[in-house]
Amino acid sequence: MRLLTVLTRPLMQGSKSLRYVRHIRILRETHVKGLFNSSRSKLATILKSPTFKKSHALTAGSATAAVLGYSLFGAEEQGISVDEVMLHNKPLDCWIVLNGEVYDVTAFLQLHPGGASRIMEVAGNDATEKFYAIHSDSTLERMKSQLVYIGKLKGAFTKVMTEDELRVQENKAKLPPLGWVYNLSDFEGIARKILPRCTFAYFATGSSDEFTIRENHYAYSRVFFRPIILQETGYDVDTSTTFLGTKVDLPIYITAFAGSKWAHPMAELNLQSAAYDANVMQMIPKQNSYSIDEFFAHVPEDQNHWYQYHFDTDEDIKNVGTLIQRLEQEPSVKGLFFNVDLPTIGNREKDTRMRAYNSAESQSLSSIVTSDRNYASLSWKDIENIISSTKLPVCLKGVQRGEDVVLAAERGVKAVVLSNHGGRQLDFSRPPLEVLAEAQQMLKEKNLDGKIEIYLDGGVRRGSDVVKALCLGAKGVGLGRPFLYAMAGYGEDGVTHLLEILKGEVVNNMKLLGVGKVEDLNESLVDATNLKFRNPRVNDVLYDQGYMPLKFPVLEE
Ligand code: HEM
Ligand SMILES: Cc1cc2nc3c(=O)[nH]c(=O)nc-3n(C[C@H](O)[C@H](O)[C@H](O)COP(=O)(O)O)c2cc1C
Repeated sequence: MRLLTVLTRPLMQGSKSLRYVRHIRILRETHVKGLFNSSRSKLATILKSPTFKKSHALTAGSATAAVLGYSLFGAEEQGISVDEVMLHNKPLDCWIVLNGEVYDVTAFLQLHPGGASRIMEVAGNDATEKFYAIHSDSTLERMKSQLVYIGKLKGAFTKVMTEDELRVQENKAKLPPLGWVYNLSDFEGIARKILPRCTFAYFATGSSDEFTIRENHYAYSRVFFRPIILQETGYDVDTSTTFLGTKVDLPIYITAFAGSKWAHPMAELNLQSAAYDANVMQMIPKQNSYSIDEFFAHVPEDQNHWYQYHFDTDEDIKNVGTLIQRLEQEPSVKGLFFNVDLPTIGNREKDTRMRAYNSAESQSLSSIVTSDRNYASLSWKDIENIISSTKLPVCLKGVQRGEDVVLAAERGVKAVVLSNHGGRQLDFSRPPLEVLAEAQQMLKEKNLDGKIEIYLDGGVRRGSDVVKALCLGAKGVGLGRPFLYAMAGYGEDGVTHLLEILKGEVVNNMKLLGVGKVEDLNESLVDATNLKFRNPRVNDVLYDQGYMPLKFPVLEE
């Protein structure tokens, strides 16, 4: 990745040119091939070793004692055997191998931002493949001080292909051509077949009984259009608009999500490149597969980005100035979006259960699997401090009631995203489309409409959903999972195809509605009388087929 960064940086200085975009693609392809080749020779992981016996496991062992023990036996020189590593597979005694080096991560387990259970999946094992499948190349170097180095691995773990990996390999060989993908749900259907089960469950999961994730989508089916006739709008529908003063060619944006690298090795760079070509806003996630420096080395000056950030700890709140100063140096960054929906993590049962099935040890670790991870305690005062510290527009992601939109507008917040994190946080949070109607009403009552821009995300799968949200007063609409699914199958081409489908649908809907410009979309064009009537549930054929139902535990064999 570093090589790629150095090679492409000079190309990024100039303005948009097809020549350099193509050049970057070639470099990226070369890089991906190299990545796969080196992975094949380097990575060796055994998930279910026949030699593994639970009785071998040490019950406890402090990292210091372990280091001492190994230096006494001279293991540093000779290396640590695979059998030895496999003994340290418990929460209180956990070793993993990364790039042929053995680390004691017992103390780090509870500090891991991705939760202890993720590391327990590879406890006593070679974690290299799983580690680089999600983390940036620089993560290990940055975090090394928090791990205890034990020594070099002697020998290698044997790679055994699981039944799921075989399924994925077979299905990938049968990937349909992009031309067969007509809508966003098609991408989801394909992704389900070609992603490892755990990855798909991580993307698809909502929280608890998943009422919110389903309602996010169904809310759109409770709003119907009221087309206007004989408008002489012509056929040149203009889908461009402005987001916080920045011109974009579509009223949608790619929202922020973790896990892109699980979908595709080029991860967020697929999104960045396709978004640039289509002049669509991309919200860069804090949980980026690339460090800030790595990512922005690929970004042309005339691209448009928002940056999403959540505070893991109170310390992060104190240090936010450093982050802001860094982001202010990037001409593409046009807004900062801070999460206000993460006091703790939602109960993402579908994801947790799927991972538990894939990790023999985690089945007995309920307290660790059901993570009780708390984030920083953020307040309105912190938001006000941030606003006064930067010229960039400060915005909130994860607002869920009209009253809070009013408070945000009164405090100088420039935009809010009405969002329940795609149904991954509090189950029974209301669909953002409902909150939008409420917020608009409350802002009007306080004469604050126009003081703040309202965006929303969650469940948007059709151009008609976008148009409905805009009619009800949203400035723009974010999509998450569809981008993950599109890049899982087809990388950057999938993302581009997705944007083309959405644009086509928005244009088609606007023409049929009798509207030629985004700013002419308004409340009179929809019938939202039933928006709040959540029952009876509609029958949405494509969505219902894509939805991954919740399951009971399977019986032990
Ligand atoms: C010693 C090894 C590890 C270290 C030092 C580490 C470090 C980190 C750090 C710093 C983050 C925050 C995001 C970032 O800056 O990249 C993170 C997030 C994450 N890690 Fe790890 N990690 C390790 C092992 C693993 C393994 C083996 C897995 C999976 C099998 C994993 C899965 C994740 C996930 C899923 C997240 C995202 C969490 C979220 O979405 O909130 N990590 N890790
Ligand atoms: C796999 C996944 C990871 C996500 N990670 C983040 C994140 O790190 N930060 C964040 O603010 N939102 C995150 N989100 C929420 C999205 O930003 C967005 O609110 C949600 O995906 C919208 O719903 P949709 O997927 O139905 O479009 C994540 C969503 C998914 C599906």
